[in-house]
Amino acid sequence: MPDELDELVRHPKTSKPGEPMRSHNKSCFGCGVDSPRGLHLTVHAGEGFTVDARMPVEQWMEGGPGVIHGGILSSAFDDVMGMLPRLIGPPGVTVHLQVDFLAPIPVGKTLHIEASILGKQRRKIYAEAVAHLGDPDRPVARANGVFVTVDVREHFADHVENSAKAQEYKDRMHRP
Ligand SMILES: CC(C)(COP(=O)(O)OP(=O)(O)OC[C@H]1O[C@@H](n2cnc3c(N)ncnc32)[C@H](O)[C@@H]1OP(=O)(O)O)[C@@H](O)C(=O)NCCC(=O)NCCS
Ligand SMILES: CCCCCCCCCCCCCCCC(=O)O
Repeated sequence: MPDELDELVRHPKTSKPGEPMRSHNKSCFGCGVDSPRGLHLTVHAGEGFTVDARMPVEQWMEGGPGVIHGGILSSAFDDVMGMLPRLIGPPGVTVHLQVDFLAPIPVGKTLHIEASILGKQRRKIYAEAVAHLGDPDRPVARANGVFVTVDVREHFADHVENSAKAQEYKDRMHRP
């Protein structure tokens, strides 16, 4: 992370501590309520520049026998840290993601993820997260990532047609 960082200011319209964070998109693989095969993460705003999330570790998420697949865990970290930009301004997309796997995560457990903003420089937001199974003193995985804020209309313009919610987005864009 660079030395020279911008001041962090919580956006006045973002979720308040304890309130749910709005999903990236109702069809989002990580947090979308309408995603047919998604992780169904529930994410809440925390104090300061933090969010916390929960995810049931379901049978279909299995990698090694009885434990979560590493790619599913990485996706969960990506999605939860990907909520952080909205605490301070426009949404951001992932440009870098790093995960440390500390202990097996059994199917049937509830995964808890706590994520926080470490710093911001221009459009880059540096984030970290830790996962545990209910005891924050016994982490099972850690991650860090870099997110870059984007103008979503511009960034997704060429792709929104592929969305399951394409019509909804088009209607929203043409609303006065
Ligand atoms: C994010 C994206 C739009 C940025 O492109 P851009 O608008 O042209 O912006 P830049 O390439 O100048 O990057 C912006 C800043 O992020 C930094 N950055 C870009 N990629 C980075 C990476 N992998 N790691 C660290 N920093 C990165 C750049 O160095 C630049 O920093 P600066 O302010 O110090 O100059 C483009 O890289 C992209 O679309 N990536 C794919 C994102 C994605 O699909 N993520 C997965 C789903 S969310
Ligand atoms: C063309 C209009 C688009 C409007 C889109 C609003 C939703 C913005 C969501 C941006 C963040 C996406 C991050 C998803 C998580 C990920 O892939 O890592």
